[in-house]
Amino acid sequence: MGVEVKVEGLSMAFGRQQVWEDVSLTLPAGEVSVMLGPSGTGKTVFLKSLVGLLKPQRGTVHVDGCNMVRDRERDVFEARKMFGLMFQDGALFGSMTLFDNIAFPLREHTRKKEREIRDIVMERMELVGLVGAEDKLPGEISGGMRKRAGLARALVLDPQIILCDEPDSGLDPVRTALLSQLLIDVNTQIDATMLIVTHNIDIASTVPDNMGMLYRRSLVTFGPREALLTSEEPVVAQFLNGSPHGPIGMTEEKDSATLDAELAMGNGLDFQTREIVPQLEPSPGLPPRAAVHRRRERVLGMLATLPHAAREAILATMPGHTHPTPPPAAPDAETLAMEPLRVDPSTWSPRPEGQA
Ligand SMILES: Nc1ncnc2c1ncn2[C@@H]1O[C@H](COP(=O)(O)OP(=O)(O)OP(=O)(O)O)[C@@H](O)[C@H]1O
Repeated sequence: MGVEVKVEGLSMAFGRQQVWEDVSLTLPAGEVSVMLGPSGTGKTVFLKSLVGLLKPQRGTVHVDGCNMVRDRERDVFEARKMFGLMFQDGALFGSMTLFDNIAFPLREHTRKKEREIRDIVMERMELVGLVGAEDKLPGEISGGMRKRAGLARALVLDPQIILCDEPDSGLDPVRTALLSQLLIDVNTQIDATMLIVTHNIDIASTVPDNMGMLYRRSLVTFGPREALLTSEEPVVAQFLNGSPHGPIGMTEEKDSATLDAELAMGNGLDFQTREIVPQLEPSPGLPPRAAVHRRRERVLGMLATLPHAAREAILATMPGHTHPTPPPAAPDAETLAMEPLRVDPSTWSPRPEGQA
């Protein structure tokens, strides 16, 4: 199973440019999370900080006992072997065949024999649907195939954590949908902790267990997917609706005068509530995702802390749940304990509040 990534109080600046400040979140072990955010808000910088390639000035990133920000480089190098990285452009070597590209981390970081390397590479190529393309050069294949090759390469060292930076960039909608399914299938098969940076609303609404958003130098929110998908936070709602009206502008954030003028002209924040589409299931023939059961228990434990709409959306996905008459507000922990969750108690046993 994947390992948890715990980020606390992380702040990063380049000279006088503050990228983000005081970011705290936990990527739950084995679950899939997505980080959203307008361009330039520091999502790639965040991924690089998790893996210790960039060193934020303040805060910690704990992965299996290692602080990726402050520990000795030798220890960080070792801990980095738990990660598989999939970059925006696939980051393949143009002069190497796909086979050699995917084999590269094994030849670089292990002493495995070529026969063993061949077995691993072919297994990963099969997982991402690239069998038959071993001898192709990256320049001879489509963008979607390059992405899948990048993912196969990220998987060869059996990572416990997979970080994907805009895996959908440059893909058409059909290939984006296929990639979404592939990400869920990979999670099903290796149960790794995954963080996907994307602008793609379809991926955001169908793939992750959890979602967060970076904006204006901070983490606006991070939590169960239902919390973001039902959020009334203007910046989140604007982003999810892909609307030009709202706080996000072409220069990342509009000044407040522009926003006030827009509101005065009637371009209000009248976002439609997005219908929550079900999360993708593993492809036929695969077992259920182990993360789903763990996540449900975890989310039930934090239910009292979530807004009403998010609670309702979460409960609606649970077996045994009968649709309740809406309570006036999110109940406190005591109320929750008395009249718990309207789920079949033989199926779920909620944890005490705050327990992850
Ligand atoms: N090595 C670096 N040195 C100086 N500034 C940097 C460095 N890397 C990133 N930046 C700056 O940090 C900010 C955030 O960049 P980043 O690439 O993380 O944004 P992003 O949210 O991933 O954007 P996009 O969605 O467009 O890919 C940008 O202003 C960028 O210029």
